[in-house]
Amino acid sequence: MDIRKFFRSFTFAVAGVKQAWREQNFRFDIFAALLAIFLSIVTGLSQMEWIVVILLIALMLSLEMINTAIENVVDLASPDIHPLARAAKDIAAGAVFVFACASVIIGILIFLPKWMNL
Ligand SMILES: Nc1ncnc2c1ncn2[C@@H]1O[C@H](COP(=O)(O)OP(=O)(O)OP(=O)(O)O)[C@@H](O)[C@H]1O
Repeated sequence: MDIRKFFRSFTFAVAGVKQAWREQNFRFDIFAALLAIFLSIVTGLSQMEWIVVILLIALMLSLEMINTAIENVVDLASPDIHPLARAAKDIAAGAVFVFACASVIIGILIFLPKWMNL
């Protein structure tokens, strides 16, 4: 295994996360993730619930970054207005929306019963 190549890929990946930080939506997701972690600590979750929360956060952030990557590629490939460019961007945004809705529902299923029992 080429360690130097592996390290270079790692640096590119970190640069990608820094690039995503410039997007307002990504910063909002980070804020929401920190809030979810704070609520998880305060509420007291089981190991399995923590695994679910961490998975949801990681998937949400990853999906947001993929959405941004798709937006950038679409802007590069189609700087002019095009129905396919619109469809690509709207579908990518729709994927983020679907996952965000599912995350909220799962969050409610985890937290609400615990808060009701307080
Ligand atoms: N080249 C294009 N052709 C047709 N419609 C487009 C094009 N670019 C953007 N759109 C439409 O405008 C919407 C917003 O696009 P935009 O690139 O501004 O993304 P955004 O959701 O505002 O993300 P961000 O603010 O992170 O850049 C898209 O979802 C799409 O419907």
